[in-house]
Amino acid sequence: MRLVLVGAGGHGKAVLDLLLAAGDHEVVGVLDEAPRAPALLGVPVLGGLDLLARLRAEGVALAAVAVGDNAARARLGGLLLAAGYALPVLRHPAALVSGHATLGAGVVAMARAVIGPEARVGDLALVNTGAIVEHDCVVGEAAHVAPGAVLAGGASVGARAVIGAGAVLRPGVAVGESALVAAGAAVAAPVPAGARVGGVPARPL
Ligand SMILES: CC(=O)SCCNC(=O)CCNC(=O)[C@H](O)C(C)(C)COP(=O)(O)OP(=O)(O)OC[C@H]1O[C@@H](n2cnc3c(N)ncnc32)[C@H](O)[C@@H]1OP(=O)(O)O
Repeated sequence: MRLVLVGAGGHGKAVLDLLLAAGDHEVVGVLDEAPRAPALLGVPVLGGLDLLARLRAEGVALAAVAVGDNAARARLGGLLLAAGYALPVLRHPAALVSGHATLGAGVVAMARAVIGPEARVGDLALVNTGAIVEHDCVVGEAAHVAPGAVLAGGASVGARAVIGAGAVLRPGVAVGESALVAAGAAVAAPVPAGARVGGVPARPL
């Protein structure tokens, strides 16, 4: 089915690469309010979000939000749903997703991401390259598990939280909404909503 991609930055490039590798959708173009180039990986950058209504009227029914900032991704996802688009789950062909995991609308699982059985990943969450979301984990809406991060079994990540690259959450530990775990941290204790922690073991930054 035809799909429009929103976001022509670095994350847009990564999501477009996933779409081209998967081959499940025909990408009609990329939208961006401040495009840096006329095309992304050979796909035309058509213009800004004002084109959403026209594309929908032309029968484009699917959209993907490819913006790395969690709050912006959540906002844009709402805007796309309101404009009548559906947000498919996007799985790189080299992602390993359990048939017993639950993925919300617009979830992106990049190459080498692993999502285990009975894990639940909320709408618009991003499980980035090589990240591991083990069995029974919960990843909140529009959260980001960055490249190489590991969520051990039963850990949870609140909505819009960021788990930085290479960080590790111990089994069952909870990270609150909009919290930030720095790259390379080892999280051994719960992280309150909105907190910023880093280091081994992770402490407030
Ligand atoms: C495909 C992709 O690339 S997806 C991108 C994924 N993104 C990430 O994983 C990035 C996660 N971000 C980080 O880890 C960042 O370093 C942050 C958010 C923790 C800090 O960034 P900033 O707010 O810019 O802070 P800044 O770099 O100025 O550092 C502030 C202090 O924190 C320390 N600090 C920075 N990063 C870390 C870290 N990962 N672990 C421990 N301490 C850190 C710095 O050494 C500095 O300490 P000092 O004040 O004693 O000198």
